[in-house]
Amino acid sequence: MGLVIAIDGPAASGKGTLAKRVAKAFGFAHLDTGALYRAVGISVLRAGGDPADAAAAARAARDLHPEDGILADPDLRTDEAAQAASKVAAVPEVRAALLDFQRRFAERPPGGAPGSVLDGRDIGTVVCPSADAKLFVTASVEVRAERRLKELRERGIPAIPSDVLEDMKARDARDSQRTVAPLRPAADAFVLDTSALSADQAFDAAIDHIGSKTGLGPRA
Ligand SMILES: Nc1ncnc2c1ncn2[C@@H]1O[C@H](COP(=O)(O)OP(=O)(O)O)[C@@H](O)[C@H]1O
Ligand SMILES: Nc1ccn([C@@H]2O[C@H](COP(=O)(O)OP(=O)(O)O)[C@@H](O)[C@H]2O)c(=O)n1
Repeated sequence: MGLVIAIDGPAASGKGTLAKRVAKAFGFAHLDTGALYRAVGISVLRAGGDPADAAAAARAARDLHPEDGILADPDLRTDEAAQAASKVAAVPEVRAALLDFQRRFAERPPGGAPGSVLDGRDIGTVVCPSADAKLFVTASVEVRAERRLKELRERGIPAIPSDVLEDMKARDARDSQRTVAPLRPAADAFVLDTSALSADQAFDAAIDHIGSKTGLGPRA
């Protein structure tokens, strides 16, 4: 088992950006676990189903083959996919079906990488509770909605500011209040509030923390 770095946090807090940079700095493999839930949500929608239908969601999760390229599907990035993801993510059978793939990724990172960085909601609490370093990245909901709006516009996806903010609040509530693997920092996580930090500042703080936990330094 290589080194494991867990990065959790609410929507658009910057955990994906951070996870990618941290993985690059250490030569580790990166898994965006949110993409797994988005892929399940999209599969249900494409089959004409309702993401809140537990049986349909569980079936889609069992049939998911993440190696087949679905994680790179641009449709995964839409707000519709995000909402569907947070509905299927509340179904215990869906979480159970996705657990093996995530743990295998951490245990044997692809490409023979010496470690992995997983980002999501429950990496430090459920998927990899013995991760070598845990970060919980957060920011105020207004800052996060602003970031997501900018990102959607840059991708050419039309978005209404008040809708993005409301959708984010709804997803925060669903993710924090579900009974299975709710969004919360692990007891031993380093909480990094990026509301007033640039991506570079957040990266520097993360590297300091990871270094203090693991002795790792970024590759030159
Ligand atoms: N510290 C930061 N300051 C400003 N913008 C950021 C910061 N971190 C990330 N972003 C931007 O915010 C958006 C959401 O970041 P992302 O990493 O996708 O968040 P998450 O994975 O938590 O949903 C992206 O467009 C990203 O470039
Ligand atoms: N480890 C994870 C990752 C995502 N999710 C769910 O999947 C949804 C989409 O996650 P994401 O990380 O792609 O979303 P963003 O933070 O990028 O907006 C979240 O709202 C959660 O409901 C989860 O439950 N557990």
